[in-house]
Formats: sequence, structure tokens, C-alpha cells
Amino acid sequence: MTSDDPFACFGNGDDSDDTDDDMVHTTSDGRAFARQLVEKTNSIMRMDKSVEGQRLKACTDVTFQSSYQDQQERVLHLPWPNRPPLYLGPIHLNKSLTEGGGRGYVASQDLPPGTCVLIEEPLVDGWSEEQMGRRLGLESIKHMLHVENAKTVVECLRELHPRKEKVDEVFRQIENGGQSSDPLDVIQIVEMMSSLEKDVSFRSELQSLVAYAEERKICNPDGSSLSSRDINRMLLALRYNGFESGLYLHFSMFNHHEDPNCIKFRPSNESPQSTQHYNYSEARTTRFVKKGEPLTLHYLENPREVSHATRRRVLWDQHRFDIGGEDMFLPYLNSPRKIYESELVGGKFPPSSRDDSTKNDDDPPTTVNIEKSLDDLEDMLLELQAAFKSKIGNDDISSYFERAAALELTVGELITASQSALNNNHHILLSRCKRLHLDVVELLLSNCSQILTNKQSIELMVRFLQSVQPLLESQRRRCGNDHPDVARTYHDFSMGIQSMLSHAPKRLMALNFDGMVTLEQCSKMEHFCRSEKERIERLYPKDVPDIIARVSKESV
Ligand SMILES: C[S@@+](CC[C@H](N)C(=O)[O-])C[C@H]1O[C@@H](n2cnc3c(N)ncnc32)[C@H](O)[C@@H]1O
Repeated sequence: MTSDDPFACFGNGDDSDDTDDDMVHTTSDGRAFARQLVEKTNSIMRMDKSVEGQRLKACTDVTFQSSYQDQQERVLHLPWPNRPPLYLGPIHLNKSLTEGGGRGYVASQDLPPGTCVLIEEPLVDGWSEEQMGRRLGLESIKHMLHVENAKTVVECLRELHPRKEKVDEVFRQIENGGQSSDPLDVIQIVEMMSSLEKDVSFRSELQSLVAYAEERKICNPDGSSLSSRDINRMLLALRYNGFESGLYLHFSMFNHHEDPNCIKFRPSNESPQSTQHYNYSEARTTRFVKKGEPLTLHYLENPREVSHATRRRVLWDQHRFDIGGEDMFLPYLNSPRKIYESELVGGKFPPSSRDDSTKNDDDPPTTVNIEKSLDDLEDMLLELQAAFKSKIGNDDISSYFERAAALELTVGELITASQSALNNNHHILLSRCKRLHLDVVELLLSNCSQILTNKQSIELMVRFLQSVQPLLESQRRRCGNDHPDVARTYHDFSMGIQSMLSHAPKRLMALNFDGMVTLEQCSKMEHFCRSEKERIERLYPKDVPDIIARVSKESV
């Protein structure tokens, strides 16, 4: 085995190596002691659970849920009072927000983390096959005009940004020789529509959709035929409001924030207790939200963890609103743009532009290069996950193992290179690299146990812990202590410690993690991580069917 061997850090694959001095001596006494400690803390946890359960029940209690009556009143002020969501939590629509595009939700009372604020079924569930992996285009309009309830969809779409009434008014002003009073309307409506219409094939597709709508007798709510401008506006409404999972009405009233206080879940569409199928999304707060504070989501869905430069470009490209660069003064905030710790590169505001710097700039920002590598490596992981899932035969497993092992090392190298290029241990891209690393190690450990020697597994677990510990710290700083992403990382940390306590406790202590230098401290940390993971998970109960059942009971 030479140092050039890419698999050197997995050991030489010889099991006899496992009788390594350090490990054997440590494990014989250490394992027993560690097991005792884990059992002791487990039993303390079991006792604690009933008390903790009661405390947490208070958080997910009906105190923070809206009654049917209460919802009815607030639903009247939504743009679709006749199509209420399945549940509207203690929030209401404010139509004159200064930050984030006019309309948006605000909290009607103080809301603890995990409060369910909205449950809704999509108006259009998913997109057509041709649409997948591409930006929403006219094929999605075609898909929408095909669905059974197309007439209702078109009617509802009227109220989505940019509202039909508004668009008609803007063009009326222009056609009368005037100008739109709001420069943002020109950017988001007039310029966006005309840039799409520059394409000849787009224009001809618009015409064929006009004819198709006519044929199916799908018209505007006032009975007039859908014009090509109407269809173009509908496309903007999809782009400005659509989610990966489809189009929702009430979810489209959430504005974007760089540091959002809500998260949208698309839970499994089956309730565990009943045979009833649900197809809903839910939004929950991820931290404490004060009464009157706007409720916001992060618009980037996949991947969510991108650099400031990429976020700025994507949001401009898709929505035509600018999150701002270093020198940009944001009039609605009356201040320069705020910079978050997770965006700093070398302690400074990173370069960013609304335009695609990968195309125009010879020297794209460091973050763009890291993102490109991440995209490629994440694709490789997806391929490997699919291969292992499809139960590859024993003969193939070693070749897939080699690919997964090479991927693990490459991600490790990307972490090292990114750390030095970004000079910021809490940069959002480093968190993404570390999450990827954890996922690759997990893939190896859960699928290649028959190939990995004990020593290799332990070395893998060591590198796993070296990624998970700083990731946890960065995520807590960025998302707070109650975010579901943090729960997942607590879980990983606890599993990693548990495994090392059982197999190589001395090696674990030698890692010298803060507050983890004795066996007792390591065990305590493992217990802490596990209980934190469980605490956060309980903040986000899978209780949507119960909420819906309660509300429908109250309504009769
Ligand atoms: C899903 S809608 C949100 C609701 C919208 N404010 C409305 O009144 O219909 C998305 C649009 O709202 C605006 N918007 C949302 N978040 C924003 C933000 N942080 N800054 C500026 N505009 C924002 C953009 O025009 C975007 O295309």
C-alpha cells in the first residue's frame, strides 16, 4: 500500500490489521464501560421521557392552533375566500407589506417553533413529464389546460402575482401612451413578458394554446377568450408562484426571506392511523415568531444551500427581485443589504451579480466553482444510491464499493479545498459539502459492510464525526436550535458517537472534540444529542390528519 493509493485511508483490506494494539486494549475494557454508560443514560432518558413529553405537549398544544370559527374570519380576507385551505393557523394576510412584494402572511399571535400555520392541497398537483428538470414553461400551461378542473384553475390563477387586473391595467396605461407608475411592474411584467415573446417558437406556441383554450371553452372569468397575453401572464404566475410539487393558492402568499422563519413540508400522503389518503403540504415555523412578524419561506428548493451569488442570480432570473449585493441600498429596509455569517468569503461580502457570472465572467467567484463540484458529486451519490437500492449482485458490489469509496475521498478533498478557499468555517457551502460527506459515508457503511474491515469502518466513522461535529455547530448558528435540519445532524452525531463508543472508544476520545475527552463525557454528549434530536422531532409532529379531523369536527 503506497501513499498514492486512493484507498490508503481505508487500510489494506486485511482483517488481521484489526488486532491493532490501540483498538484491542481500548475496546476490551472500554467497550464494557461504554456499554454500561450508554445503558445508564438510556434508562435515565426513558424516565425523563414522560416529563419531557408533557412539556413538549404544551408546545404542540391546541393553544397554538386555530379554531374553525377563528379561521373562518381570517379566510374571508384571503384572495380565495371560497376555496379555503385545509387549515389556516394563527396567521393572517397583510396586503401592505413594505418588504417582500406587497401581500404576505404575518403572525396573528406569538408562535413557538413547530407551529403549524398552513395545510393545503395543491391546485395543480405536480407538473408534466416534459417539464421535469426544466424551468416552468408553456408545456406546464398546456398541462394545466388539460386537467379536468382547468376552468377553475384559470379562474383562481387570476389572483396570483402578477394579478390579471394589474397586468391589464399596466398595459392599458402603456397603450394609452403613458407609463406604469411602478418601475417594478415594468420589470416583472412588461419586460419579462416581452423577453419571452422575442422567441418565435414561444409566440407560435402561445397562439396554439389560445386556440386550444378556445376549443375547450376555457375562458376568462368574465367570459372573454384567453388572449396570448393572458396565457403569457399565466406562465409568469406559474414561475412566480409554483413549487416543485405543484401550484398552491394559499402557499403562494408566502414571501421569500434570506433567513426564513417557516419551512414547507410535503409529508407522505398517507395517514398512518387511517386508510384515508391525503395530498397536502404543510408550513410550520422553525423558530419563535413574534406577533405581527412576517412569515417567510426560502424560495430555493433544490438545492437550498447555495451561495449568495447563486441565490441572487436565480431569484432575479426567476422572479425579477433583487436580494442585493454589497453596495446595494434596499429602499424598503432603508439600509444596505444585510450579510449573514454563512455567506462571508474571507470575512468579506462575496462578489455577486444578478447576471449569470458563469457565462460572462472569465473568473467566476470561488463559490461558483465549489457549487459546480458539489452538483456533480451529489449526482454521483444519487446514482450510487439508486444502484445500491436496486440490489446489485455480489459480483457488482465491489465495483460500486470502489466508486463510493472514491466519492467519499473526493468529497473529503472538496471540504479541505473549500475550507481554505472560503476561509469561513461556517460558510453555507461547507455545510452542504459536509452533509454530502455524511450521506456518502452512510451509504458505504450501510451497503458495504461485507467488504469493509472493522478498521476501515472505524476510520470511516472517524471522518464521519469530523464532518458532523462542525456541521452541527454551523447549522445551529444559521438555523437556530429548533430546525429540522439540526435534528437530523444531532441524530447523525449521536449515532456516530454510539458506534465509536462500542467499537473504538479510545479513538473517539483521541479526536479531542470539545467536552468529549473522557468516556463519561462522550456518553453524556451522545445522550444530549439523542434527546435534542427527539425534542426537535416532537416540535414537528405528524399530526396533520388530527388537525384536519379536529377542524372538520368543529365545522359541523
Ligand atoms: C409567491 S409570491 C409571494 C406573494 C406576493 N407578495 C403577492 O403579493 O402575491 C412571489 C412574488 O412575491 C414577490 N416577493 C416575494 N418575496 C420577495 C422578496 N423577499 N423581495 C421582493 N419581492 C418578493 C416577488 O415578486 C415574487 O415573484
